[in-house]
Amino acid sequence: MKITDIQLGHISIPLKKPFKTALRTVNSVEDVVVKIITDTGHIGYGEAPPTGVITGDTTGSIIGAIEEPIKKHLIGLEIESFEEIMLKLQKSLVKNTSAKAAIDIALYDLFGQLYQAPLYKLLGGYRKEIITDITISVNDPEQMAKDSLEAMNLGYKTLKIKVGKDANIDIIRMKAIREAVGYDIDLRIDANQGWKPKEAVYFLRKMEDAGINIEFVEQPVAAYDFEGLKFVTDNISIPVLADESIFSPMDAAKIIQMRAADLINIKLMKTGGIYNALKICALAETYGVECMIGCMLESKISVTAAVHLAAAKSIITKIDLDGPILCSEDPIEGGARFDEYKITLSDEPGLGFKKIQGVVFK
Ligand SMILES: C[C@H](N)C(=O)N[C@@H](CCC(=O)O)C(=O)O
Ligand SMILES: [Mg+2]
Repeated sequence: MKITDIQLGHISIPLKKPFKTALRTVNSVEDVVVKIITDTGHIGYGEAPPTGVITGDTTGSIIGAIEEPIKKHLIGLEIESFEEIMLKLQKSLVKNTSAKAAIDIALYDLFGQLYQAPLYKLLGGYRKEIITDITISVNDPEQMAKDSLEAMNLGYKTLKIKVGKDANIDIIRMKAIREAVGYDIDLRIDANQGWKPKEAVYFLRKMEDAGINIEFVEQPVAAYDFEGLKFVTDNISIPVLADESIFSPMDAAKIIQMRAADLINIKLMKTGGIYNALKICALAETYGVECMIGCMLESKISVTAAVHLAAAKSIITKIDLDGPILCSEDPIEGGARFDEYKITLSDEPGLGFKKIQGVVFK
């Protein structure tokens, strides 16, 4: 199975509601889609979102990275020589993790098809069904309480609450949400780097004292501020999860060795795909640090790859793969099946895609 061509397309899907975090507001998924074609007629699909505020990647940079260095390094290679392909992909240029992830995902799709097995089984086959949280965008407290109740009524047991815009109001937001949903729902919060270390400790302690009961806090401080992250971890009893601070396996090793966070958020768009995500899983497992798997604003193509990884690995104990659920439509036939919070994999080979509607590949 030899790679003969790599083509690109664009997927555009309006969201059900605007997605709002401390970093940005978005109304639709606007992602680059990758199609890798082989001489056997097999096709692998991947996807990359331009999440510039987190990864630094834009639509233009993703397309440029793939059309120039990546394509040149991969055409003509055999999927059988998987390790060689992965090394060439990762070494074709530095950074550009979203472009690498889209290609890595399409290659793993082909890898599964080559051996006629669903990817999650080839990677470990731990389970075939997982349960995701759903994100509540940062808004005024009344709106967030209403959105949380709506999610609870759809059956979600875990809500990921976006905060980090103004710590004084964040407390009011969290009180309003806890009051609305009661204590049978787990609340995890994501500040998306919005607080300063001392501010984070002050307000998180206030939330603890108010009995809001928070499962964990995600990325309270700036991505680069490992010391600040450690300061928060050392000074509150709520577990701290590192998201934007960890892109590479090296970042993960550093955060773990510093004890700067209690938990790690793996996202394929930060690691550059499954190949490096597996290294983070191995590191985390070695040190007994549980992982969450997350996503950006992604459709079902790349999120299906994340579902396969999560289904394969027991160290991934927390799931934030709500990208496709936030979308108002699903133009992808096949892949993971989303029934609100329940995500199930089929036993189709690779990632199991059948058809991607409305995307023109060139
Ligand atoms: C969509 C997911 N639940 C999420 O919140 N992901 C990110 C932000 C993604 C984005 O801005 O596209 C996160 O910070 O965890
Ligand atoms: Mg996050």
